[in-house]
Amino acid sequence: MNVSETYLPGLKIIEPSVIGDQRGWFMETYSLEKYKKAGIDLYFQQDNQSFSATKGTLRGLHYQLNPKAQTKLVRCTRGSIFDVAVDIRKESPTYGQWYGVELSAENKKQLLVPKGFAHAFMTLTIDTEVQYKVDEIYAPECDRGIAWNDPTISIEWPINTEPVLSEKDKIAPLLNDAENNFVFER
Ligand SMILES: Cc1cn([C@H]2C[C@H](O)[C@@H](COP(=O)(O)OP(=O)(O)O[C@H]3O[C@H](C)C(=O)[C@H](O)[C@H]3O)O2)c(=O)[nH]c1=O
Repeated sequence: MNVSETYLPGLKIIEPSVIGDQRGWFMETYSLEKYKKAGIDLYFQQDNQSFSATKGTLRGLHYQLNPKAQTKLVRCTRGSIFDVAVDIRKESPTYGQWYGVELSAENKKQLLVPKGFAHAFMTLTIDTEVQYKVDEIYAPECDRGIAWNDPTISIEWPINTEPVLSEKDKIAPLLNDAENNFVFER
């Protein structure tokens, strides 16, 4: 397993070890002990999975407010996505900065999105499935969004056509206007 840092503190890329043989391959997609040894000491409480039929579907930017802020361990198990995290920790030197990476069933990469980040992905294929672990359960009352096309964040999405969005994501506020902007209390 390989864990690498990104230019946003705490945001990591995990590449599990893949064991191939004449039948195909096997990999451990998560291990409490091995991830703890790699510095990822978390207790995940919920597994999520979403399916998006159309290429160019965009889910997010989403986050949960404290006390239900979530760390997410994201992977794509069918097709491919452009996965994005935005640092929304007000005191962070990288506040408002974004990072994007392609996660796919083929590259098997995982993105660890810490508390204090907003998260979104755009599908790059049809029939895309995303699976992710969260360390806090879903709390609708703490669920918040930021506009996917916020000009102050200026994410360079890989598909320029209008994305397929949920009604909620169509009306998400800008980072500067987001009610209760996430304040990450240590
Ligand atoms: C997140 C969540 C949602 N739901 C229900 C609420 C709605 O009735 C339905 C769809 O929810 P939503 O439109 O928020 O789903 P996505 O647009 O895929 O949002 C998710 O994808 C982006 C990329 C994220 O980072 C978040 O983890 C998450 O918000 O599932 C649940 O029952 N439990 C949950 O944990």
